[in-house]
Amino acid sequence: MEDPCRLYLVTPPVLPPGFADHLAAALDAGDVGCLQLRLKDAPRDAVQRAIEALMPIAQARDVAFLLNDDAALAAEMGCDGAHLGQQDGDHAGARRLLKGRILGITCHDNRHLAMQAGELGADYVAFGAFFPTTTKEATHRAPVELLEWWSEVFTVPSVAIGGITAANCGPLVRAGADFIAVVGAVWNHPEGPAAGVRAMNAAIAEAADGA
Ligand SMILES: Cc1ncc(COP(=O)(O)OP(=O)(O)O)c(N)n1
Ligand SMILES: Cc1nc(C(=O)O)sc1CCOP(=O)(O)O
Ligand SMILES: [Mg+2]
Repeated sequence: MEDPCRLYLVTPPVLPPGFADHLAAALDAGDVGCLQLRLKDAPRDAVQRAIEALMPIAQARDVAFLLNDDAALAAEMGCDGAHLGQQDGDHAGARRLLKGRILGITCHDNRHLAMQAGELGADYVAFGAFFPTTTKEATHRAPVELLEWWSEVFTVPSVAIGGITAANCGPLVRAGADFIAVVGAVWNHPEGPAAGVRAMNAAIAEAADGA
């Protein structure tokens, strides 16, 4: 049997007060495979403090803790890995630095970038944005067929990201995404992040049942 599709949680770009408690509640609400700390534009010491505060919360719950953008800091701080975009430095160097840890690489909507990432030993390839998102200015739009093609041809796991909610994730799960990555669907859920995790888990499970 194939591994089930799982939720991949990305932090808000700026952490609100009391975020550690919200994170614990979210992770206690259901299944989360991975947490990515994504603090855009925060100074290095603020990112270090956030890692120290949040990584134990994730790791205590067996949730892999990845750092966005900075493979060297991820290795130095003992994170479980890093997520790098196409502009985030030397991927091959990062692969060496993160030996035994997780390396994920953004591939937008591009088959060639994904095959390159797979060849250099990425642990997952990320495709997106699948839907309009207000979390960041996404300049690429990925089609669902990309996930189908990738999962039929390659064994490296895929992550789908960008504007994904409980209401629209079904086709991505059925197309073979291994992880569904979200920011807003959890952190902006009207009933709070725990409800957001529950809603995403239920939608992923329902789609997987119908796959
Ligand atoms: C899981 C996941 N996929 C894609 C991205 C985007 O990475 P990148 O293109 O480097 O953009 P920023 O996140 O750095 O703005 C991601 N972070 N996580
Ligand atoms: C961080 C990120 N990367 C994207 C990409 O397309 O590579 S879209 C995105 C934002 C995801 O946030 P939300 O779930 O709120 O849409
Ligand atoms: Mg980046």
